[in-house]
Amino acid sequence: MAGLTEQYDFLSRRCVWVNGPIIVGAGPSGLAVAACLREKDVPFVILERADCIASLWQKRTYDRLKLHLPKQFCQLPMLPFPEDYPEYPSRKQFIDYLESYAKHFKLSPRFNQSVQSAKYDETSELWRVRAAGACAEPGNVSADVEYIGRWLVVATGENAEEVVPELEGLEEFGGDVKHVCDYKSGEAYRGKRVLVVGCGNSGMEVSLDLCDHDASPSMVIRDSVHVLPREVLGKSTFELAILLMKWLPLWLADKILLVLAWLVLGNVERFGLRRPSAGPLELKNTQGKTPVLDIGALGKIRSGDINVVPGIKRLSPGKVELVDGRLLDVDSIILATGYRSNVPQWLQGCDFFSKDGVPKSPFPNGWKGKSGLYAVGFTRRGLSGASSDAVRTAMDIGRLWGEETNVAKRIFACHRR
Ligand SMILES: Cc1cc2nc3c(=O)[nH]c(=O)nc-3n(C[C@H](O)[C@H](O)[C@H](O)COP(=O)(O)OP(=O)(O)OC[C@H]3O[C@@H](n4cnc5c(N)ncnc54)[C@H](O)[C@@H]3O)c2cc1C
Ligand SMILES: NC(=O)C1=CN([C@@H]2O[C@H](COP(=O)(O)OP(=O)(O)OC[C@H]3O[C@@H](n4cnc5c(N)ncnc54)[C@H](OP(=O)(O)O)[C@@H]3O)[C@@H](O)[C@H]2O)C=CC1
Ligand SMILES: O=C(O)C(=O)Cc1c[nH]c2ccccc12
Repeated sequence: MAGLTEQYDFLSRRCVWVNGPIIVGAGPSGLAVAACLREKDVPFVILERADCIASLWQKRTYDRLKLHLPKQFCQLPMLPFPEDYPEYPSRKQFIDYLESYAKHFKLSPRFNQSVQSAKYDETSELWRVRAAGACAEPGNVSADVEYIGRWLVVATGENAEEVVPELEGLEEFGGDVKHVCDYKSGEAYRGKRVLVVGCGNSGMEVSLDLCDHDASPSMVIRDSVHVLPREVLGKSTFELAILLMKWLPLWLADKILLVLAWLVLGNVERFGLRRPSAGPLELKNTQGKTPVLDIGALGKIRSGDINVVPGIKRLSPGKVELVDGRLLDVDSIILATGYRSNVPQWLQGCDFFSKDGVPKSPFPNGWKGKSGLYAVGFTRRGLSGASSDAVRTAMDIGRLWGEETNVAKRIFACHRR
């Protein structure tokens, strides 16, 4: 039940009428909403710029990555993880799960379809979504395709593009510089002095991985950071946080988490890990900053294997000058400086998303816009937030779809009489 009709316009561009929602992105969010729509017999199309599902997980994450939240918070709707999966599935296990999820619900995204623009046409009350193919087709036909449909589901994620900061002197540095999305393992860095810029979950784990491969990482903490233990007395800190937030005001939940963190980790400030004045949950809610869940980097900071350094002033050939005036010799730089949404680059004429590419309405109201627009996976609540958006979105579209098909059935019945 593809629900697609293809035609060519006068510029030989392919136009595809989609009888159902157009979903942009085949990551966990796009797959989850598609699976929920499949259950309701609503046809759809999924457009994906890469040549595979879950491209963030398959192509832009490092080898040793594991989910950092327990598995029950990371599974998608209607199909749990296999029972023999560990509490924190590996990257490979998560990808296998997503592949089997797509297979189970018979989801076949259109790959190599990078959405360049999407616009609501007030006159026809339809979305026009233009996608560029990866390669031009033989003959005169343009590789661009225009998809036209009643509903648009944005599922391109909070991590669609890497953030690359402007660092003075970067061109003169001369050594190898890459974003963490291109980092696979510390193997390539054996014996090297590596500057890791950023101290989020990526910066911490990459620094740990570098230590495990006999490299010498220096990790830049330009400001402050909340590090929490991944577990407290065998219970996941994330689960504990959810429990606390259910019964207590946010500030109190934060206070309790910080006391527990202090009991498990001790005073981390003496190692250069200054805590922000706002609590970890408050910061996650207001700025989307995920606290670091420690899986071993802290031990390496304590032992001095990871050298914590302040902000960067400028780079010069083979060297970095820090804001405190120190000069370090460095062979390579890894930018663990975060990610951003790309929605502002392609979604036009709509004020539902902020300039940062996330819905302006906070959770749980950011999933539905006007004129058949939906956003799945922009809650700053990881995979569990994506699942909750997917279920709501599919319910809503399923209801509208049901109403439309009922009208069509009545017209058909009336015509036959
Ligand atoms: C290293 C890392 C580890 C993480 N670990 C966890 C974790 O343990 N637990 C957790 O809950 N969350 C985690 N997250 C958060 C992460 O956002 C989710 O795991 C999840 O990947 C979100 O799914 P998504 O489908 O919304 O976005 P994505 O996985 O980013 O998928 C979006 C898809 O859209 C495609 N796309 C983007 N732009 C376009 C376009 N213009 N046209 C067509 N296709 C497009 C992309 O190619 C991609 O395949 C992690 C994130 C990172 C970066
Ligand atoms: N499952 C897992 O184990 C993992 C999960 N993740 C998730 O992926 C998402 C992205 O994480 P991550 O890649 O760490 O990105 P984050 O956005 O969480 O962190 C970016 C870091 O880069 C720093 N930074 C940015 N620009 C500069 C600069 N110019 N100079 C110095 N520092 C800079 C930020 O500092 P500042 O705070 O001062 O802005 C911050 O410490 C998060 O949600 C995270 O939880 C990531 C890795 C592993
Ligand atoms: O891993 C991520 O990026 C997430 O967003 C998961 C997440 C949601 N809320 C949190 C609070 C603490 C640590 C991780 C998360």
